[in-house]
Amino acid sequence: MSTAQARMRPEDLAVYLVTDTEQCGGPGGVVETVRRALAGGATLVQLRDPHASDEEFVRLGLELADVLTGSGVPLIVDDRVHLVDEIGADGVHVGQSDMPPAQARAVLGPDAVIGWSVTNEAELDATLALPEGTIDYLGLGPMRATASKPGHADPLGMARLARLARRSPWPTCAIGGVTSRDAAALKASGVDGMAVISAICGTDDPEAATRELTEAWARAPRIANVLSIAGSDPSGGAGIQADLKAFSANGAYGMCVLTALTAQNTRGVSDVHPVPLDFVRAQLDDIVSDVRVDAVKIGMLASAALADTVGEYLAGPFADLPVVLDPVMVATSGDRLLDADATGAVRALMPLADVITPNLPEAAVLLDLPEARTLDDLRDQARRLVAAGARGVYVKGGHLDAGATRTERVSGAPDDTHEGRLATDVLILDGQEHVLTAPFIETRNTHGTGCSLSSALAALRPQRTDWVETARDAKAWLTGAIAAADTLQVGGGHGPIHHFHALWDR
Ligand SMILES: Nc1ncnc2c1ncn2[C@@H]1O[C@H](COP(=O)(O)OP(=O)(O)OP(=O)(O)O)[C@@H](O)[C@H]1O
Ligand SMILES: Cc1ncc(CO)c(N)n1
Ligand SMILES: [Mg+2]
Repeated sequence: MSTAQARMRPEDLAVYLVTDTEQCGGPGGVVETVRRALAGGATLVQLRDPHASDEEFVRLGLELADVLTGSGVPLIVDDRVHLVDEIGADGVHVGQSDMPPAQARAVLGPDAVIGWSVTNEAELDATLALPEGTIDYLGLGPMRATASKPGHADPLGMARLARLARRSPWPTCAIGGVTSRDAAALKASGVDGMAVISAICGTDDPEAATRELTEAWARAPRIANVLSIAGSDPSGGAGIQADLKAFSANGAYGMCVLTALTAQNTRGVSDVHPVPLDFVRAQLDDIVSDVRVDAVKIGMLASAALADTVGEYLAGPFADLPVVLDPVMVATSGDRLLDADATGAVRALMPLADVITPNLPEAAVLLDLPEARTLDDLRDQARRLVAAGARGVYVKGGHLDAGATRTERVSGAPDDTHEGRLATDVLILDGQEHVLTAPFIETRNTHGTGCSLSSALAALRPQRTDWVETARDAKAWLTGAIAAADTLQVGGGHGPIHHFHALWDR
């Protein structure tokens, strides 16, 4: 169907109010809520009341149709295909256990809007096999577990939601526990809008709540602009080259400000040429004066003076952005990338970042302690870094050989379990510890794993609802990139990982 004759425009799904009679305090409350949501900019309204009789449903539907007349906002009814015409609604939303969409189309004819709920890949596959023109939009969910659908466990999360949206030829909206704080992640995931119940019906001021949703949606970028402030690796596996690849592989637009040139390859670093401070400033100022930045990753800082300079920007123009600080000190090859007297300056940046991502040697240097040898050491050092002022800490256990050989649930493993050595990282956020594991991959090609992980974190954060989900998805991606590293043939030392493992079809 061409867009010209589309029955549902993607922009109409932006802020989709689904009513809940109980939460609105009765039918009168529903009508008033819809009136005020309309004033707040709601773009679509669905009457949902699974408990009402048909008579009550029609009465309420007619009132809502009256409220919406002339507003340009369509009215959809939940489930009750047989009442669409009587109410004068624009269409119906059916779920997997309601009337099948093809039957609804046969009943309603070619002009009605039909929305259809899809909760997983298999349901989307089945939907794609429907005759063309059967349905008009998809409701994808649940994004998270909610009270209105208690039986509906297994929330989708952003990564699976994004995959469904990408595969859908129809406009899509996300549903299930959606709030205005999710707007940015949802818009970046590729859905066309947010369907909400509690976020409007469960509030004292539905107009303000709706306005908050519409403004958050309008403000949110479709594609995040992510900035790396880091050094160059001419062999392409680490530094800004890795960062730009990791940004691109994880769906963000990448930018970079160079702090240092290195002469290095997969065998080692032969020279470092720091960029003059004024020129680092010039690069940063040109970004800040022109481009909206949605997240920042910091890598090699080379010197104390450079760290101080970057700190000014973190405290200034980047103060409200997600910031990942990779406290780069030593390359995989063992060569120094940070002056010996600059540790204090990097420490001083810790409170300005949301998450710092030291490897074991870096955590030890930051804490002035011996290097962690066990998982318990690692957890202890992560806690100490928080005590030392870091807001969030992600300690990478890639260098940890704790002989952790056991069966465990693992993010990124095909069957979600794994027997054998694990690559274990520890994340501490808001006082909560999360242990992230993935299968340990036997390969020499791990040059730039740390750069790539911190960049994936920065790229994914604007596309996810919190840091924990971000970290899980970044680690899963990184594990795939390490697993595919041996398909590249770059250099005779520690070769790079395969950033585009999921995109290049071989
Ligand atoms: N062989 C491996 N198999 C699976 N995961 C690994 C492997 N090596 C490292 N990792 C993971 O990669 C991430 C980066 O860890 P690592 O400790 O290697 O960082 P790094 O030393 O900063 O890397 P670099 O400085 O080379 O960029 C962590 O999530 C770690 O668990
Ligand atoms: C430029 C640069 N930054 C970071 C690393 C860390 O591996 C590296 N090897 N080179
Ligand atoms: Mg590193």
